[in-house]
Order: sequence, then structure tokens, then C-alpha cells
Amino acid sequence: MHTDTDRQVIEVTALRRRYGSFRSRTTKSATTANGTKRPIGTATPTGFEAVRGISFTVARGELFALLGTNGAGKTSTVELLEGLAAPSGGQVRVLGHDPYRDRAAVRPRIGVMLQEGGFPSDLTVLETARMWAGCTTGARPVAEALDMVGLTARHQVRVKLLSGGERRRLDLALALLGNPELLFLDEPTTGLDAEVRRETWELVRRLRDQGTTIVLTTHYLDEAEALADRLAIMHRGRIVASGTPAEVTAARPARIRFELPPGVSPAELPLSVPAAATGRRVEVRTERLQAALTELLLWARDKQVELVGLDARSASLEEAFLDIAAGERGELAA
Ligand SMILES: Nc1ncnc2c1ncn2[C@@H]1O[C@H](COP(=O)(O)OP(=O)(O)OP(=O)(O)O)[C@@H](O)[C@H]1O
Repeated sequence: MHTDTDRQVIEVTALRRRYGSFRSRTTKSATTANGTKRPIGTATPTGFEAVRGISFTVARGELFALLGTNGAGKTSTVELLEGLAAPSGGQVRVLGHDPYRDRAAVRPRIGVMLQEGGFPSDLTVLETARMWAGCTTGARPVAEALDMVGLTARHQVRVKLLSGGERRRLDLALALLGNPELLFLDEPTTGLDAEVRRETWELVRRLRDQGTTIVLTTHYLDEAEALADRLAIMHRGRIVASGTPAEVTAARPARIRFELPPGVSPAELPLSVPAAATGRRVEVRTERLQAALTELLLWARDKQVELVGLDARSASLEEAFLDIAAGERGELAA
């Protein structure tokens, strides 16, 4: 029987991370019964709190994306999950352990794809993978890891001669060497062209389908929309929206755009929802996309006008994100 700890690979509760130290609010001190001095007053936190009490879980086999504005606290959070630092408050459990205190138990079970591998660029792909395998507990065969990322044919090429996409794939192969149950991908497709990005997405999906739990941090919202089972958007150290991509966008209005037909003024439009016009370009924001679109199309047919450039779409994750970044409109409590 599976316990909750088996199911939840990551459990984060009221997690905080502060950079800097604590200082006493007073310089006065009192003498204690045994003659030693102790400061009077409460400790006051100084420094900067980058993670401000966030909670979330990641279930086994799930692909969870952490998104955020610049400086939102994504890296600070992921470092706590990887056990690279201790939290200043709250709790984090990874694979049932405290990843900082029980690092020896957690480390062999996780894989981390770094943004800059930092390997000697004169080594070949195979030499690099062998070197890394030598530092990895229970490494899978090097050939298997290279095959998984499609680098078999390039195994004798020096790293410095690889393309950007091939380097990212090598970074991923190294992260996969330990056969991780939990994989951290930090900006895995930054700097890659559209085709290589799509190939990387396919690879990430395959890993997820094979049962690997994946935590993805990315600046690309289309990437999160395409890959994530669930996601959290961070802003100033807090989670301001979370859920499936569909849940996160559901609360946002859909959009209809078209050119105002010649001889028609904005006031003549039939819409029961307000439309904003910039020159001849009209934009309608509505929570009832189908009804608004039907109303508009019936009106255009009756009036025998063409709606040039007609474009109707549900809210995208990108719009939800931009709304949050612009002013925390619709912000959910952390
Ligand atoms: N060592 C540090 N000391 C003090 N402040 C820090 C330190 N590291 C990060 N910060 C601050 O903490 C905040 C969160 O940084 P973090 O790198 O976690 O954000 P991020 O969401 O990963 O950002 P980005 O997307 O820009 O990489 C930022 O304001 C950053 O300046």
C-alpha cells in the first residue's frame, strides 16, 4: 500500500529563506543568576527574505513548473529543495527526508540539470560523461544516458564544438546518469532554437511518462503551458497563483480582436461587454467568449460586414502571468 509520503515526492510547508542575519534590537544586557550577561530584547531579522512562507506539494510522476518574475525567489526555493541551504522557517521534505540534514540520503535519488555545466571543454562528450559517472552513485551506463538524449553519434566530439542545443542535452544526460527519481531542470531550453526546444520538450515528456518526477523552472510560459501538469507562479517570494495550467488561466478573461469595418463606429458594435479601440483595431475582453463571439458574428452577418483579422482566444498562461507581474490583479493569497 502506498503511503502519502510515497505519493508526495516534495512537501513544502510555510517555507522561508532569508539572506543575511539576525541582530538584537537592543545593546542593553542583563546579568543572569550564574553571573553571565545576556542581551535584553527580541532578535530582529535583518537582510532580505527571498522566500516568504510558501506551501506546495509535488506528487510522484508529476511535472511541476515553478514560474516567476525576475527575482521572485525560484532559485532560492529550488536550492532549498536540493538541500543546498537550510530554510530560515517552515519545512521541506523531499522523498520523505529533510534534504539539507539528510542530504546523503536524498542526493543519490535526485538529478540536477545545471544551467552551466562548467566542464572542461577540451574533453569529448564521452569523456565528460564518464568523468561524471565516476562521481555518481549507482550510475546507469554512460552509453544509455547519451542515447536517451540523442548524443550517441556525437560521443567523440569535444564539448567546445557542440552546438548550444547539444550542450544542454549533455547537461541533461549528466543529470540522468544517476537514474534519478526526481529531476530538477533549471531553464532547460534557454538559448535553444525552436526546433531543438521542441525536441527537448519531447525528451522531458518521455522522462515524465517513464515515471520521473520533474521540477522545472523556466522563463518560457509556453514551455510551462506545454509541459506542466501543475505549476506555481511566484512573485516577490510568495506563490500568487497555482494549479493546472487550465486552472491558472480559467480565472482570466478571454480576448476577441478584429478590425472595425469601414463606416462603422465603435458605438455601433453589438457587444454587451465593453470594447477598447485603438485606431480601427478593436479588443474585447470577456468571461463569456462563446456568447460574445456569437453576438458579434450574427451582427456581422446581418450587417454584411467582414471582420478583418478576427482572432478569438481563451486567456493564455502568458496573459495570466503578465497580469500578475503588472499589478498582482487577481492575486491569490499565499
Ligand atoms: N545570496 C544572496 N544574498 C542576498 N540576496 C539574494 C541572494 N541571492 C538572491 N538574493 C535575492 O533574493 C531574491 C530572489 O532571488 P532568486 O535568485 O531566488 O530569484 P529568481 O526567481 O530565481 O530570479 P531570476 O528568474 O531572475 O533568476 C532576489 O531579490 C535576489 O536579489
